[in-house]
Amino acid sequence: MFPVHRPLIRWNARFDTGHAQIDAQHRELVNLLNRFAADVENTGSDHTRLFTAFRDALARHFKDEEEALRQLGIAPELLEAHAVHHGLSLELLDSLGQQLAKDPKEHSSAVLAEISHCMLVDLLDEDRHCFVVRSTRPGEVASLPVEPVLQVFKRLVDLLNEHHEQIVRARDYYTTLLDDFPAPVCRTDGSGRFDWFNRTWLNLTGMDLPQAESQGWTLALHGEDREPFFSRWRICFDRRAPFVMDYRLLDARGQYRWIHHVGRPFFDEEGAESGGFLGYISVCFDVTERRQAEANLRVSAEVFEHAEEAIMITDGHGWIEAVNPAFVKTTGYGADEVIGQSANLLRSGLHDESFYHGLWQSLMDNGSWQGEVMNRHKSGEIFPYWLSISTIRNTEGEVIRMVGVLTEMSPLRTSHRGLLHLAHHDALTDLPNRLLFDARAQHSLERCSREGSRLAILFLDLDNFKPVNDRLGHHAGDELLRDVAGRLRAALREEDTVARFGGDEFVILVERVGSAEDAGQVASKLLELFPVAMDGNEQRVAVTASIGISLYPDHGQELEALVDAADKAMYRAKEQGRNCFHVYSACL
Ligand SMILES: Nc1nc2c(ncn2[C@@H]2O[C@H](COP(=O)(O)OP(=O)(O)OP(=O)(O)O)[C@@H](O)[C@H]2O)c(=O)[nH]1
Repeated sequence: MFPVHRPLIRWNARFDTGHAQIDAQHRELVNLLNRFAADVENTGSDHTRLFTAFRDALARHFKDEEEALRQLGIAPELLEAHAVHHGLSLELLDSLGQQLAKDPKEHSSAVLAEISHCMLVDLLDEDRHCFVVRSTRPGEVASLPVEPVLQVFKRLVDLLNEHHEQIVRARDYYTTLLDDFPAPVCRTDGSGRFDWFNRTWLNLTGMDLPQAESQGWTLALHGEDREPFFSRWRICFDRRAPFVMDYRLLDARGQYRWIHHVGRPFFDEEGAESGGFLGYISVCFDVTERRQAEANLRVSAEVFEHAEEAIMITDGHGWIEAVNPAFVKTTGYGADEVIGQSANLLRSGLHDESFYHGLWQSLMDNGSWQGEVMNRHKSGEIFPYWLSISTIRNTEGEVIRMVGVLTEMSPLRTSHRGLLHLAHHDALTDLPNRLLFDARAQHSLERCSREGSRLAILFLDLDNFKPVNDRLGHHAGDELLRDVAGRLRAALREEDTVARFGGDEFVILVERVGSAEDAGQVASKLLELFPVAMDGNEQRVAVTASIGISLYPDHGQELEALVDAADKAMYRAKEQGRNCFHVYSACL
């Protein structure tokens, strides 16, 4: 490569024709050529502009030169030949100019070579011949500037060699790149004949190039996939359309692999519009594992959907991500109610923290846990289940999923379930009894403590219930208690718990209470359910209720303290004349 500051053609006195105008124009043309050469050399961005300047100056020069020659009295046929030569030179330059405009970098060296040749041979030499040789005396020979011309040609040859080397290097680079490309790649020619396969493709199939070439490789196609492959290939090939095909291909070990084959047509520089179709280049992806995984997934999805066992999938922290229809049936919760919730939602409150700690420890140590567990149905009822939990870990060993399978207990267990229900419910009203109330309330208190929210406990005692028994009989009293239970249950939200503690005492757990006023509003609503009247033995007795309210965390942290506070407040309501509510305060 020659240095940038050195002009491609240095003006030489021997270039002089002795014609002032012609020499001035030659100098300008040499100067423009040198600037163009420097821009090419420096991979500048001014190729097109400098080339156009050269071409325009040359056209002007040709015109002036023809006029000068005419004045010199040159023979008309020689003048004509000169003009034709000029025209051809300009035509050549215009076609070079078009190539340059398309891709200046690609064509600049070739253009430079052409116009250098034109400059040195057609202009400097030819013109000198016209103006100098014609004016020399017989026997005097004008000498050509051989040395500078040779130097320029040497530089041009170096330049061309260097470009050739770059092209060879680029070809080797892309061939290696495609050969070692991690996916199988193949190519067809314009007739659709497969004429090249990269090394990865050959390694996959165990074929060599001659075996694979043409349609030889299709012998490795699975019998069932051959016809669909060819018909699709024909359709796409006829339309010169891109194709995507999936088929099984016999690999080097004699096993079929699922191939996802993606191909694109490619065209010459003129492009698709001018019909310059050259063939297809295509890449194959081995998707065997993915297809197997998808098939396994479909089986798993079927099992998940149709299993009789309730299945729950959580993330690594126990947040529910998916449940199956059996889960919905077993627990009473709809999928949309539990997805995104903690699996703790199912806790009955009957197991202490050490039970869950042991479960968690086993999951972390052994990857699984199984055992009997008491879970709470959406209705609030508690049922025994056999629970199996397995963990799924990622490649780093982190638990990313947990799969819990809940199996309802055997018939023996089912009768146990009945007993369990009895143990947790009041036989007269079927409301939760104190045991179940305590379990739920404990659960709610833990949640409130976590969330920093509030709950209220309403202690409701009927006023003047004793006369009902006394006047109408115990049976009527029972009936009234059941009636009150039903009314209370219907008036409250499903998430609230109404329990009967015994006698005419009902205790209500009101979840998510914002303030004492909110709790007061609930109490007022309940008081509106009264008086509940009973008729019997030609007598009519009506009862009202008194309600005491305590709030977590305002009036206590522990359940016992809160129930006690609500009880005290209820007595204050009785003292205040009954049929009203009172909110606990420390002075009680
Ligand atoms: N029918 C019926 N009565 C019950 C039951 N359990 C308790 N009792 C009666 O309920 C009454 C409750 O007594 P109190 O609360 O002191 O009577 P009260 O008339 O409501 O008095 P105040 O609460 O002061 O208004 C007693 O007479 C109990 O015998 C039951 O299961 N069925």
